[in-house]
Amino acid sequence: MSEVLVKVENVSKKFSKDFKKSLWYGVKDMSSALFTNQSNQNILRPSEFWAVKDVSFELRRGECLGLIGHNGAGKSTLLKILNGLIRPDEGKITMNGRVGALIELGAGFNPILTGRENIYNNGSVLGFSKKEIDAKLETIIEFSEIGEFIDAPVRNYSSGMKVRLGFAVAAQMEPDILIIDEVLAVGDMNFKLKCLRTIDELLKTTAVIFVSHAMPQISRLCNKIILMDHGSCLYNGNDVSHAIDVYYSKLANNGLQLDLKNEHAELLSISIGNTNDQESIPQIKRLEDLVINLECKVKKEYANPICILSIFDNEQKPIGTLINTNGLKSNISHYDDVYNFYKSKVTISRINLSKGIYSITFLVTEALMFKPLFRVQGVQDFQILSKIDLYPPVEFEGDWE
Ligand SMILES: Nc1ncnc2c1ncn2[C@@H]1O[C@H](COP(=O)(O)OP(=O)(O)OP(=O)(O)O)[C@@H](O)[C@H]1O
Repeated sequence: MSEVLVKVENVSKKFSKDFKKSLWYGVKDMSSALFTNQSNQNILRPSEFWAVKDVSFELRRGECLGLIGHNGAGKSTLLKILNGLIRPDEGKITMNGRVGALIELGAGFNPILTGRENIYNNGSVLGFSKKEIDAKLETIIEFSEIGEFIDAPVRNYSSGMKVRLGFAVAAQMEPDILIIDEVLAVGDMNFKLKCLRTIDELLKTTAVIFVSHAMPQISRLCNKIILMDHGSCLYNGNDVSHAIDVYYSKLANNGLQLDLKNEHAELLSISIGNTNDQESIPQIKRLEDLVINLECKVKKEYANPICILSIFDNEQKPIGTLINTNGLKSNISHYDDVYNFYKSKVTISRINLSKGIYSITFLVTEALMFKPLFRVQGVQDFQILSKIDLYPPVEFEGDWE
C-alpha cells in the first residue's frame, strides 16, 4: 500500500459570530497562554461555534478525497487548516510532501506583481529553485492560457484568469498533495475539463483533496468522501455514492413557502404516489415508475385547461416535460359556482433519470391559446436513487446490434 501523505487527527476549529468578541477572546487566549496553563480551546464561549469539529482522515498517494456539504458546512475552513492558513484549536495534522493548493480566488498571489513574477514567488514558496521554475515557466504559462497578460499585474486579472494561473501553478509544480476548493467553478467549460483531466493525470502520483458542489465531478474523481454538516462529519468513508445520496436528500427545499394560487387557478395538492411516506423527500429507485398525484382547481371560464409538469435537476436545468395534451377535462372530480376541480394521476414508467434531486414545476395553460394561467416553480422535489453514478441526467434505451 502506498504511503500516507495526509494524516488528520481529531481536528477542530471554532469561530465567533461576533467580531468584537472574537478579538477579545483572542487577547484573553494569548494572555492565558502566556501567564497560566489554562486553555479555552475545547469549550465554546458565547457567540462561538464549531466551524470544523473532530475531523479525522488519512490520505495516501493516488487517493482523492471529496469534501462535500451545504454552504457554511466548514469545507473551506478545513482546507485552510490543511494548507496552514488557519491554526486548528484542537487536533493534529501531518502532511508529508509538497502541497499545491488552490483555495481562495487570488490567494497566494501578490496583486501588484505580474503573473510571471507570481509564478516565481509561488514556486519558491513551494521550495523550487529559480532554475527549476525557469524550466517549468513555459508549461505553466501555456497551461494557464493567459497569453500576453502574463506580464500584467494580477490585480487586473479576471476571476477566471486568476483561477487559470492558480491551477496551472498548483498542478504543474508536481505537488505530492493537491488541495482544490470550489474555485474551479469560476473557470469556463473548456478550462474546467482541462483541470479535471489534469487531476486525473496527477492522481497517479498525488493525494488530492477536492471541494465541490458538483456531484458528478465528485463521483468521477473521488474514492474517499467526507460529507460535512455544521462542521462535523455526517459521513466519512469510501462509499462515495452513499454520501452523495445523503447530501442530495439534505438539499431538498421542503421548507420553501410557495404561493399555490392566483386569480385563475389553485394547486390544492401534489405528491409522489409510490414512495415511502417516512422519508423527508420522496425517493424512487431509477427505472421504477414515477407516479405524480395532483389536485387543482381552475376557473370555469377556462373549459379545458392543459396541465404541464416540467422536471428540473438540482441546478435548475430543465430535464423534461410532461404535457397533458388532452387537457384536464376528463379529470373533473367536482365543481362549484366559480371553479372546476380536477384530480389527476400521471405515471412515468421506468423513470431513467440518474441519481440526484429533481424538482417538478406545475403549469396550467388555457387550451386554445396556450396562454399560461398559473405556474409554481419547484413545487415538489424527489430523489432518484441508483447504484450507478451516471453524469448525464437521462439514460436512453437503445437497441445495440
Ligand atoms: N474567519 C472567520 N471568522 C468567523 N467565521 C468564519 C470565518 N471563516 C469562516 N467562518 C464561518 O465558518 C463557517 C464555515 O465556513 P466555510 O467557509 O468553511 O464553509 P464552506 O463549507 O466552505 O461553505 P461554502 O460551500 O459556502 O464555500 C461559516 O458559518 C462561516 O461563516
